[in-house]
Amino acid sequence: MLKVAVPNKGALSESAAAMLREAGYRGRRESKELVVRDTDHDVEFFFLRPRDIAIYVGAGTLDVGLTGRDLLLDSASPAEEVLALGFGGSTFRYASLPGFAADVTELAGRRIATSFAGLVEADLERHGVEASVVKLDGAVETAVTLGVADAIADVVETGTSMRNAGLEVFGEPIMTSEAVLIRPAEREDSAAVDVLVRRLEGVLTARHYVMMDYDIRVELVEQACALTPGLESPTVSPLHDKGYVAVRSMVPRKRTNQVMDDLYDLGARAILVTDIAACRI
Ligand SMILES: Nc1ncnc2c1ncn2[C@@H]1O[C@H](COP(=O)(O)OP(=O)(O)OP(=O)(O)O)[C@@H](O)[C@H]1O
Ligand SMILES: O=P(O)(O)OC[C@H]1O[C@H](OP(=O)(O)OP(=O)(O)O)[C@H](O)[C@@H]1O
Ligand SMILES: [Mg+2]
Repeated sequence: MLKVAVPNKGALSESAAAMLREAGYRGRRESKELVVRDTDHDVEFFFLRPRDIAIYVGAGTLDVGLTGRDLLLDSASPAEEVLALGFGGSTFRYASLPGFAADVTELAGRRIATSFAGLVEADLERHGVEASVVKLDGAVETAVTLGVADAIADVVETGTSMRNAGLEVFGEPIMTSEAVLIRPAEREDSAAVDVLVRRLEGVLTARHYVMMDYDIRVELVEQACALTPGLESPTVSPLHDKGYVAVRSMVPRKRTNQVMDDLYDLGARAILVTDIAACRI
């Protein structure tokens, strides 16, 4: 049975559960369930703290896990990224009171509070900066106001937590993170892992693309196909009226309205857009 680690709470847990549900797997019936067996698919889901997931997967006791890229790197566990999952996007950044510093080199001899000590220590070493790292569990933004640190390094999504604490980010982002599927380093994937990866890729594709159909005059079909090239090539079907063809193509969801406007200007009509419920590419 394939053993999969899933965040039990925190910023990634709801989106991770939603993605697995969309991929056809059984979810938790209530939030206190720690293990869910999906016997139909021969998969067992272990609901764990997001920070611990890379440890279990790196140790090889679980086959794969969903966690944050930042947590994976912070743990230094022997696990590696298989697939980026397109949610839980954030950057990891230094911040302090306005005007305190312009970049990491100015942190020499200072105290930096964080709950990602591994990431921060590696970044300081990369820049040849000697500073002390104050390890905290969370709500790190308050550390400067309370005087336990001169600066912090933390997850930034909207920037609201930083702003509320009166802090400003400085320097280049230490890293860019999102939720990722991980597996033990240097382990050959099994057929069961391949199926899970294909299912998750199917969810990503279904989320990122829409299906677009339209009718266009035969002499304009090449120009229309250039606007809607699809993943491989659009489907072009004859219509009863020989002067027209019907075209069907996948279009990036974000570009839907722009592509419809461009097609309309070109002369396409009966332009229809539908959601893709599921797919295997
Ligand atoms: N506001 C956010 N937006 C996007 N991703 C976030 C956000 N906060 C945290 N994350 C990501 O979620 C992952 C785990 O963080 P999370 O805050 O859920 O764990 P935690 O701090 O251990 O748990 P908790 O905050 O519930 O105590 C990390 O990969 C982090 O980048
Ligand atoms: O830029 P923002 O949109 O404000 O999001 C970033 C904040 O979200 C997370 O906090 P969380 O709620 O997980 O609390 P924690 O710091 O105690 O983990 C993270 O640690 C930041 O504090
Ligand atoms: Mg948190």
